[in-house]
Amino acid sequence: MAQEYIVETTGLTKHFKGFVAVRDVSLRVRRGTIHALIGPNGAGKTTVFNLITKFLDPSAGQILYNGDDITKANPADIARRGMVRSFQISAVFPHLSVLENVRIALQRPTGVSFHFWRPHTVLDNLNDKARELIAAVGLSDVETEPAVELPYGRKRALEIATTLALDPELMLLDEPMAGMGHEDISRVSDLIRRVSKDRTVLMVEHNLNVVADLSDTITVLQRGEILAEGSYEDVSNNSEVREAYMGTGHA
Ligand SMILES: Nc1ncnc2c1ncn2[C@@H]1O[C@H](COP(=O)(O)OP(=O)(O)OP(=O)(O)O)[C@@H](O)[C@H]1O
Repeated sequence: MAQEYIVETTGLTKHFKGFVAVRDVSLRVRRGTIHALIGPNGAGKTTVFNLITKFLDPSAGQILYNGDDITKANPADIARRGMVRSFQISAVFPHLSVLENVRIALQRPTGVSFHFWRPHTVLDNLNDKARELIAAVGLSDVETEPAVELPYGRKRALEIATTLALDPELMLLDEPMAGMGHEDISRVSDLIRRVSKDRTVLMVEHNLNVVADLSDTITVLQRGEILAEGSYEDVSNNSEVREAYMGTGHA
C-alpha cells in the first residue's frame, strides 16, 4: 500500500561549522498535496530542500521517501526514484528552442541518452509528447523560439515543463514565483495547481498570497526550527508566526 506520507524527516539537523542552520526538523509531506515551506530570510528553507534532495548531507536525522531510508542516498538516486527538483532558469538550455529543451528532458527517464548524431526521425518521435507538455504549460505559441528569448514567467513555465518531462512523483519547486509579475504569477499558480493533480508538490515560496492560494499544508520555519504547521488559516492566526514575520516585509 502507498505510504500516506511521501516524505518523512525525523530530527533533521544541519550544522555549518558550528552554526546550526536546521535543527531537529521533523517534517511530513502528505502524498498528493501541495505543501509549502515558508519563513523569514535565513530560516533554513533552502537548507531543508538541499537536505531532502540530498544536495547536502545532514549532520543528524533521517529522511524517508516512500518509506525507504534515503538519508545516505545521492541526488541521482533519488531523482531516479521520482523526486525531482525544479531548478531556476539554469535548467534550461538558453539557445535551444522550447521544443528542443522539452525533448531533451523527455529522453532522460527513458534512458535514451542525447546523441546529436541520432537520426532526426528518432528524435521526432518525441515531438508528440513534448508538444503535449508544452501545451500543458501554455507555451505552444512559442515552441520554436529559443529559450533565451522568452520573458521571465514563460521561462519558468518552460522549466516546469522540463521537470514534468521526468514525470516526477514528488516535485520540489524552489521559489517558483521569484521575480515574477502579477500576470505570470497567476499563470504559474494555475499551472502548479493543474500539475499537482496526480503528484505531490513541495515548494519554498516567499509570496504569501500564492502560498495561501495553493497550499494544503504550510510549515513555518524560523531559525532552523519548525515554528508552526497547518493550513494557511492555522498558521496565519498563530501569534508566534505573526511575530516572526513582523518587520520582514512579508507580513
Ligand atoms: N553553505 C553554508 N555555509 C554556511 N552557512 C550557511 C550555508 N548555507 C546556508 N547557511 C546559513 O544557514 C542559514 C539558513 O540558510 P537558508 O538559505 O537555508 O535559509 P532560507 O530560509 O532559505 O533563506 P532565504 O529565504 O533568504 O533564501 C542562514 O543563516 C545561512 O547563512
